[in-house]
Amino acid sequence: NTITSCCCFRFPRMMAGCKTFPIVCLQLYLHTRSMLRTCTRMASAACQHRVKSQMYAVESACKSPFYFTLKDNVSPVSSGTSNAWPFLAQGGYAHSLCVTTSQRVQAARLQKSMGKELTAMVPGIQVVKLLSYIPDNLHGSLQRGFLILDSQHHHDLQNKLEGLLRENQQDIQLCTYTEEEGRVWQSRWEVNGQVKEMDRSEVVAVNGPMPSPFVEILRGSAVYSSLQDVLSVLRESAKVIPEAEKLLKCMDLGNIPEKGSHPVIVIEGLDATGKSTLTESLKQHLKATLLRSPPDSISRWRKTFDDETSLIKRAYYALSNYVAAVDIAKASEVSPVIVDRFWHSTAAYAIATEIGGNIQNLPDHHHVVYQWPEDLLKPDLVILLTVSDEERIHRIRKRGLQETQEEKELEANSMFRQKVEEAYRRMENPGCVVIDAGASREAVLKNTLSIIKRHCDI
Ligand SMILES: Nc1ncnc2c1ncn2[C@@H]1O[C@H](COP(=O)(O)OP(=O)(O)OP(=O)(O)O)[C@@H](O)[C@H]1O
Ligand SMILES: Nc1ccn([C@H]2C[C@H](O)[C@@H](COP(=O)(O)O)O2)c(=O)n1
Repeated sequence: NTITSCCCFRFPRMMAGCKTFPIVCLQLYLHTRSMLRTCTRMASAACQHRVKSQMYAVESACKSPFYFTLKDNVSPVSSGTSNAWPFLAQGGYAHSLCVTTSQRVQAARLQKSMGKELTAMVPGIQVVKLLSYIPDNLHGSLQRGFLILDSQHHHDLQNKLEGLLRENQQDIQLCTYTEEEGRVWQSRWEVNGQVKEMDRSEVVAVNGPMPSPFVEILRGSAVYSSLQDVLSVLRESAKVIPEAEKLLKCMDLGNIPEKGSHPVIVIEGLDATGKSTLTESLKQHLKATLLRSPPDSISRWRKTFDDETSLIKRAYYALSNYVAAVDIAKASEVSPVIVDRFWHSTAAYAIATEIGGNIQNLPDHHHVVYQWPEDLLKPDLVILLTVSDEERIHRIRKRGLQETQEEKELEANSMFRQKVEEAYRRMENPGCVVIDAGASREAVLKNTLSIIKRHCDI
């Protein structure tokens, strides 16, 4: 407050007529913002220490997550709690369903199939992602699941959820939330012959931590930081997915491939930004080898992994970069190499898919998920192609997709696309050189060639 009021009242008076006033103000504003962020983090950390037991984080479509805990867990002195429960505002019920099994591949697959089943269970309900965890031991205690919002209180929903609990009683936990005179109660159900209410606790909304648990769990569940992490997930998956076994056999687990003397240039961007067009032209102009990730040798299993849960799907794409790196290393001994998508695609799409809501929920700049894995061949230059949404729509239409279906897709995914592009821009070491690819093919090529000449020995 002191800093803000200083900025608002004292500075204008002191600096009136001074030419550097806007710059001073901007610096002060940025400094204030960073201090406020630090304060919020400290306050959140303090809040976390007060809540020692089960916490729940609910993903929100546009804002940061909503957090709640059992009232008994919150010390009487703690501030930041509230009975306000946005989901039960118009009456109705809410339910939470969490996967309790600790085996990560099995848990991830069960969560995916439950998500599908819940969404189709009763028309009109809303299903949002939920995490249940103990703040002091996030990774050890994490359970993923859903909050099911039933504002119209459908009679058959509770029965269907109980059916789901009966079928998966060892692997899931079901709770129901109701509001009575301004207080919200959680009932926990268990199968004991019949489905019975085991206990009932009051729940309260609390402040959440910064960064959110959705950000904290990205690494290891969707963004991988080493080949070993990827292999470990694929080996576990091989027990239930035969293609994972075949994929593992394609990976040469020898030494990390070393880049040759010629430059390696990666072209990245959202779909229809012109990557294929540009990479083909660069291939001709630079007499380069053109490669892509996933490479042809493993692309036949792509569909299988695309249909899998994030943990497994992203492991496939992460591995595809390590497989492509072997070809890139060899090719760069004889010519420049152009790569159509590589690690930045894998990380940016994974982050944007896993983080709900808007861009503000993305991990902060310099977060570990934006760093290049140490054991993956590093390109000399990464170029990110960007075009406006209108131009992208135009190009996709011209490419021949169904207009209405495509338009719907595009509208629904506007936030997602913004998040992918912002995640690309935050990648580090190497970061992306951004090119406006809205210009003509010739202009984009010319611009790219001049950037390549500036960055690479060509
Ligand atoms: N600079 C440009 N100006 C106008 N049209 C372009 C330009 N570059 C590419 N296009 C056209 O836009 C469409 C998409 O281009 P392209 O297939 O190269 O994109 P992409 O990024 O490789 O897409 P995807 O990732 O979906 O494979 C194609 O029809 C292509 O001919
Ligand atoms: N190295 C790569 C390449 C692709 N992906 C993922 C990211 C998107 O989900 C999808 C886009 O591919 P396209 O439709 O352009 O063929 O594939 C990745 O994660 N890593």
